[in-house]
Amino acid sequence: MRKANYGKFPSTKLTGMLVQGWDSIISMLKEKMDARKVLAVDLYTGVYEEEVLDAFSKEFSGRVMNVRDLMKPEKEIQTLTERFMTEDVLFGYVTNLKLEDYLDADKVAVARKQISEAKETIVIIGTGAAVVAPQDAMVVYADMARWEIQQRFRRHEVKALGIDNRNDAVSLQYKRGYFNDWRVCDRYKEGLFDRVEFWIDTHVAGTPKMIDKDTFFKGVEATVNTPFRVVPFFDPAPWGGQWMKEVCDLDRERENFGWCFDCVPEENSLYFEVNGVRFELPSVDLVLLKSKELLGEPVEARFGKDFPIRFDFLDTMGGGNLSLQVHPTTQFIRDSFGMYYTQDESYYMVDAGEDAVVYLGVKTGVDKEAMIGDLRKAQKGELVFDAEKYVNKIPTKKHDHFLIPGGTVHCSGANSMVLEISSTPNLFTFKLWDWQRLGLDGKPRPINVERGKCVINWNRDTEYVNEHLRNQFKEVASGEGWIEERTGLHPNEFIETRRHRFSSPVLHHTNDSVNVLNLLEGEEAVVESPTHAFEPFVVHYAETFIIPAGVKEYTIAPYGKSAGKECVTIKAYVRF
Ligand SMILES: O=P(O)(O)OC[C@H]1O[C@@H](O)[C@@H](O)[C@@H](O)[C@@H]1O
Repeated sequence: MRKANYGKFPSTKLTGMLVQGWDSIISMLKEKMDARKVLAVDLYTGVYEEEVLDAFSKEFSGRVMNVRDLMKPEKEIQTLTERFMTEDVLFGYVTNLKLEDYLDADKVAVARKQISEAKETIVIIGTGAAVVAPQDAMVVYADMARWEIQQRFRRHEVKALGIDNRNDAVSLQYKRGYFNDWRVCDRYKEGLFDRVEFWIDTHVAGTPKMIDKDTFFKGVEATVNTPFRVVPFFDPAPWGGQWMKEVCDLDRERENFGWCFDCVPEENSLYFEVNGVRFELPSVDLVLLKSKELLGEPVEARFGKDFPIRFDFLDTMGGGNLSLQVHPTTQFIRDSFGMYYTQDESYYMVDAGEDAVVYLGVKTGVDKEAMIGDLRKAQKGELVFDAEKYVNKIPTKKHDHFLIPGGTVHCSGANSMVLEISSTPNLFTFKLWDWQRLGLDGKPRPINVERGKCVINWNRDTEYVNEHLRNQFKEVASGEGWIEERTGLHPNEFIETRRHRFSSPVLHHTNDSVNVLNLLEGEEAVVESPTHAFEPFVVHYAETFIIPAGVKEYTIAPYGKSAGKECVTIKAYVRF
């Protein structure tokens, strides 16, 4: 059996300033404040606020202000955010609120007066601390990746921005984060990058680490000028499988793993390994700070500071079918949820069992009303939906690639290992039928037949699927020891995908777009700069890696155990 070599802890290595533990952090801050009187400890939502408040209260007893106490009453904040939260259990509407909208002007005025009259150091802690503090205050920031926040939601541990919603269902906490709080916090953080003098990592409770501004920016520069990987995260699913346990060397005791997110920069982390110590930060910081260099100018012009390409794994080996589902069209996602681009997808089969299938598109001539009628009845438990009567069930094998533009009914079946190469949104799944199965919480998962009905494209039928959505491979270039094929995506989708089979080095160009790749065959490959602009970067089987647009030229060659053997990569970039 092959030994797993998948790297779970990729990092950017650098030297710089790093201290660990609250005592060392606080004594360093005291020293660096010099004569300044105010310390603002700003927090991303999801940080364990009590831990930070306790740590600073020990040293600055009676002189710590909590920003939560300066916010509007919870009821008012509920009203303020109501139209973005909506009544739906899963979906809200993208907020346009700013952090300042949360603060109570009178309370802030009183606090500022207290601060200006204080004789001793005052410490302001919480999201918005830097707004309350005077301009000459020392600002430090405790950041938090969305993936870790989601873990804390599941344990009902952290409050939302301005309200205590810890007892809410996890999906509601997530909804508030996704549609409101994270957007408010990202916008606010963007304005603080220049002001923050120290960054604190509190991703692991009780073991805080702090780096200074120079080290932070050194890490950011180092990462954006070289191939890099974000920190992958793995999650169980009702349909989850067993493949990743072996290939990615995961906890064998867990029942299954369904998901691996290994390129969703808005949710993943980055590791800076500073003097050998791992410092964690949200990878979205890189997107916010270096959008042009990372995404490429034309991509940034279209998507702003949004990283538009998502790679993730869906493992159903020994598991079940995903829900039969459909994703919204652009107009629908815009009108209903305020998202400006939609969840277009594709499934690349990294591996497939003998009986693997993909459900894709409706059968030609299908009776729409009958299908929707049956889905409605199935939702009420009145019948078992006969998917094969209405939807194409396509046998699949390793290295097939299916294109799934919004509006196409689809799902991967059991015993498949899918690499999803998709646009970034990933929440907007309208489940039509969930095979009489319960979610991980033991409850039926929300079904959205009525929304699905509005977006299903009935022209995506058997012929259409065969002609346009299934294995659209076309050789586009070749050379000594390599072949390049175009594999998609569909013209409605903005992502282009290219597969390379190679036993010798292949020269790639980023062509002004971020490139995202995965090593689909081969134990190891090395990414190098023809001009030695970055250090050789070794990738392993099944790892996803990102090449910033600014890198421009790079080569990929079989390496180590794979030297001289054929390797396969798939590459995605924005088409324009
Ligand atoms: O929604 P379930 O059944 O968990 O399916 C898993 C996932 O399938 C993929 O194709 C994506 O569309 C995801 O957004 C979706 O959530």
